[in-house]
Amino acid sequence: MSLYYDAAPLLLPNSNQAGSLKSRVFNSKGHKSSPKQIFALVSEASKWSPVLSEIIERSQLLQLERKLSSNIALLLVHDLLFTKRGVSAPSSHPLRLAVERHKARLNAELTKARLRKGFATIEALRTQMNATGDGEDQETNDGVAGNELESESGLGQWPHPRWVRVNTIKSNMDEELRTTFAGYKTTESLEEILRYPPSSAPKVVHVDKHVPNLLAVPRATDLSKSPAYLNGQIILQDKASCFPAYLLRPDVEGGDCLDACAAPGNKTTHLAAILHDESRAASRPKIYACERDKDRASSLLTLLQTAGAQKYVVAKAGQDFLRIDPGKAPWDGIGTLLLDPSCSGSGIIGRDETLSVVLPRKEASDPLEVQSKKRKRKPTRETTPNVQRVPEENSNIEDKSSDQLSARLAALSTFQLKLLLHAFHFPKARRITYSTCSIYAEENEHVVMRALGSSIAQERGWQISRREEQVSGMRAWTIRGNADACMDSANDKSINVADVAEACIRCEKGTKEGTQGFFVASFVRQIGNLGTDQLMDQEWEGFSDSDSAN
Ligand SMILES: C[S@@+](CC[C@H](N)C(=O)[O-])C[C@H]1O[C@@H](n2cnc3c(N)ncnc32)[C@H](O)[C@@H]1O
Repeated sequence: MSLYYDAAPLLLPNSNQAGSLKSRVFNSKGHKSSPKQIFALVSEASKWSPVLSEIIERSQLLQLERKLSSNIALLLVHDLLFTKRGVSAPSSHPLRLAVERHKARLNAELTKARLRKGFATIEALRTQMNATGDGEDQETNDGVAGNELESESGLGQWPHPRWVRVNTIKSNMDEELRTTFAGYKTTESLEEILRYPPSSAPKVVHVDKHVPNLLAVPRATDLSKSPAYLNGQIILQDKASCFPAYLLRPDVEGGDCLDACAAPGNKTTHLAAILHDESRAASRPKIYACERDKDRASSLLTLLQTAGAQKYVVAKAGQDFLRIDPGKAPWDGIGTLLLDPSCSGSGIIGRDETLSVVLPRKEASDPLEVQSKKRKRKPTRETTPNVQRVPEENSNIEDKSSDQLSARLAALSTFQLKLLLHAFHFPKARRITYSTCSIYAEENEHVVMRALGSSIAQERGWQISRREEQVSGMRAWTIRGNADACMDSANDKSINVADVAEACIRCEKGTKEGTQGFFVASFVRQIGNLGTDQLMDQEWEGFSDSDSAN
């Protein structure tokens, strides 16, 4: 039982203030269990905490077993449901018995939670929860640097490299390998980079195989004082975050480009670099970069300046994308749009360092569904959250109860869909990418499916850009969208769900791909079919209810 007593305090709110999970576990002298076991259990239980909390709340476990605290219950139920060995405590331990007597009910709630989320199998749900492989294809710590960790449930976690995008407006790959990375050994294997312990920064560099002008070095490599970083020749940008601009392919003939939600501007500067590489001619399309938040827009302006991208980009500080009239100049000339709206940020790697946990509440989540014969409690629910409220940027979505999380995801996806449907209105637009750094299907596949089924998509001929139509590096990327999640939100029979899932691109955090959790999909249309003039004559009249409800 000591494993659970060691792990439980690490799940409590504010425990992050004492440093990252890794440092708290591995630097503490007071634990009885092995740090590796504690770390694995806390990481896994926190990853699954939105689902586990839902299960615990709906089963009324905390009302029925008063001795259980919410953090201990989360850990015990995790092991009971998700590990082969079950709860690691003597079989007569009262807390072990307290969860085991509800095993059937907890399993039934797990099945219900899975079905509510639209997953046919627990494996599909596991993918959604950003599991990192089944452990069989990962080596154990034997004989290697020992910085990947496996839990008893067979899930593991790979460390994250430092990704570096060479900014081709100011430099190129050969020049950077010759100067900034002089003396570095080039390795074909990204895994070699990942295997170095977090504290060691040997001079090794890996050139990425998917995104041009991208390389990886060990995490501990400090480039922040290097001349190349200070001059904007290199930009520290996660691999996944480079996918949208690369996938969008802004081109010289394709009209102007609009980055709808631009700050702090990593993707805007990437778009500028791609257009810079495309043509050095004077007649280069413009990039418009909108940022609603004026404070965040100032970081956009700084990055544009540092990266030398200001000559390509017209920054619109304080511009709300939704207030743009697509039919009016200069917006009527937009041919490609990059849409990277506010999201839950649940895929961001730093969130692991400061643990995000959803703890179950003592009150039952839905008293009508939980018909306990032993104790019937009066509903103690607060009023339903206002799901229409547009979410704030950067708030930590996972510091919420499971119901709050669902409500927040619903609000986010409504907002994200609204932005995407607005993008569909631009009369000359031919390509759009939609991306989030979220792991949740609600913000990803569900938004894509609802957008494809919308009336504006059908009127304007918007379709998903199929895998075989994508740029080579994105075609080659093997982690694709979740077909169950696409099926879950399919309301238009004419859409081929399998094609859409295959077209969507996902990145998982903690895998040996070395990325953060991320999602991107691209949409295309042939505007010749309908005729640009005809489209431009159609005035945009704002959103109808059916647009956003679709
Ligand atoms: C995920 S961040 C974008 C990150 C950026 N694409 C990058 O790669 O650096 C989302 C941004 O969208 C902005 N935003 C949210 N709603 C917006 C809107 N309606 N119009 C314009 N910007 C918006 C937020 O203020 C935030 O800065």
